[in-house]
Amino acid sequence: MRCDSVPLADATATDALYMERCLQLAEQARGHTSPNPLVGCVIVAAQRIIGEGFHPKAGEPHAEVFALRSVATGDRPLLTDATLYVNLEPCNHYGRTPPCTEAIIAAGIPRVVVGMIDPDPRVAGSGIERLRAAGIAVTVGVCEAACQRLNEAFVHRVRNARPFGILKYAMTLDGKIASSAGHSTWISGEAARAMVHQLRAECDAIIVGGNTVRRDNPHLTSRHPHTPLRVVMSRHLDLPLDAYLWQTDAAPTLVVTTAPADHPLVPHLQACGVEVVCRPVLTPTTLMKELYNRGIMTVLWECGGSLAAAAIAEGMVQKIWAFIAPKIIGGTSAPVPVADLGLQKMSEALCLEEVTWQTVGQDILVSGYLPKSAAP
Ligand SMILES: Nc1nc(O)c(N)c(N[C@@H]2O[C@H](COP(=O)(O)O)[C@@H](O)[C@H]2O)n1
Ligand SMILES: [Zn+2]
Repeated sequence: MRCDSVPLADATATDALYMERCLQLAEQARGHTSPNPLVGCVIVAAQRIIGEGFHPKAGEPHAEVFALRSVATGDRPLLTDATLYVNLEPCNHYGRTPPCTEAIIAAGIPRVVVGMIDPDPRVAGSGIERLRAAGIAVTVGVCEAACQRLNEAFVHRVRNARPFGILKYAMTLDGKIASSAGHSTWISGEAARAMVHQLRAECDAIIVGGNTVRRDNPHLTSRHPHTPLRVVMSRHLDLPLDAYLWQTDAAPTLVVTTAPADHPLVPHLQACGVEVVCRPVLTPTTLMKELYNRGIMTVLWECGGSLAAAAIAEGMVQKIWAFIAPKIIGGTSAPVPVADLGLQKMSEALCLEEVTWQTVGQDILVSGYLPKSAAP
């Protein structure tokens, strides 16, 4: 990860390099920390790294504690002349773990370099204040943009009390996600599919609608060790008895519905190990709230066009991953990735921000962020 840091008056020439190492360390836990952030920490003294660590999982010690623990006994006297680098402000509260500020102060570290302020209201600048009150020199904002980007899902979840939503789809060059007959395997090539499996491993949940289960009968698994929760949003519970989702226990599965709890499919799904939740109202917003309450941080929408349009309209999608395959299927009734958004003029189109594109095998991946103003 490269970070182009804005020059700061109190930063040294090497601060950005060590912050980049923090980002690399933090990245190792991607997909495993929810609802906690990705955090890496490096301790430097005598122009060398004497300790480093990252936060592996919620409930485990924070990155700073792992880094402090990793300092060899022979290097411990160097701590009183060391700089501690961390991409997120050290915490200052008793959560699942004690405050890192106390551990840093107790170690006698004289300087701390922080990538970004923690948006968690339990911290929100108080960690930096506590360190400064203890006489520690604190530099804030080294590689800030890269630090914010690394924890975009954590920041979004804390600020908005809902998970970060990514809409992923694969479409043909003429903008179709299936043929008019509903056939959709495979639009993109193997390289793109491998990338999707990686993306799934980095998310906490994948959402599909009942239509996708009926038409595509997906597995929604990942080739990687971490497999996200598979979530089916089905108002009427008109789902097939023999869908792959309930036949394999490769990943936990949750069905959320407005059907009554005594619907005949409920005991069948439960016998297959599927959790069924019946709610009076079911929209992308209520579902995301439900997932937020379960500690979920990043959600992948792998749904059809109608649900995608509803999720976008309700502000439940922040980022788009669109794979475009160099194929043409045609067909006026062939489904499209996003159904009606009620927009009439091209000037009303949602223009993605920070757009990037890359070739993936024979396909092109275009990704970007929906404008924040698009959310209600
Ligand atoms: N600076 C820092 N380093 C880490 O490694 C972290 N995991 C955090 N997390 C902050 O603390 C909150 C979680 O606290 P518990 O793990 O429950 O004790 C999290 O919301 C962040 O604010 N910070
Ligand atoms: Zn902490």
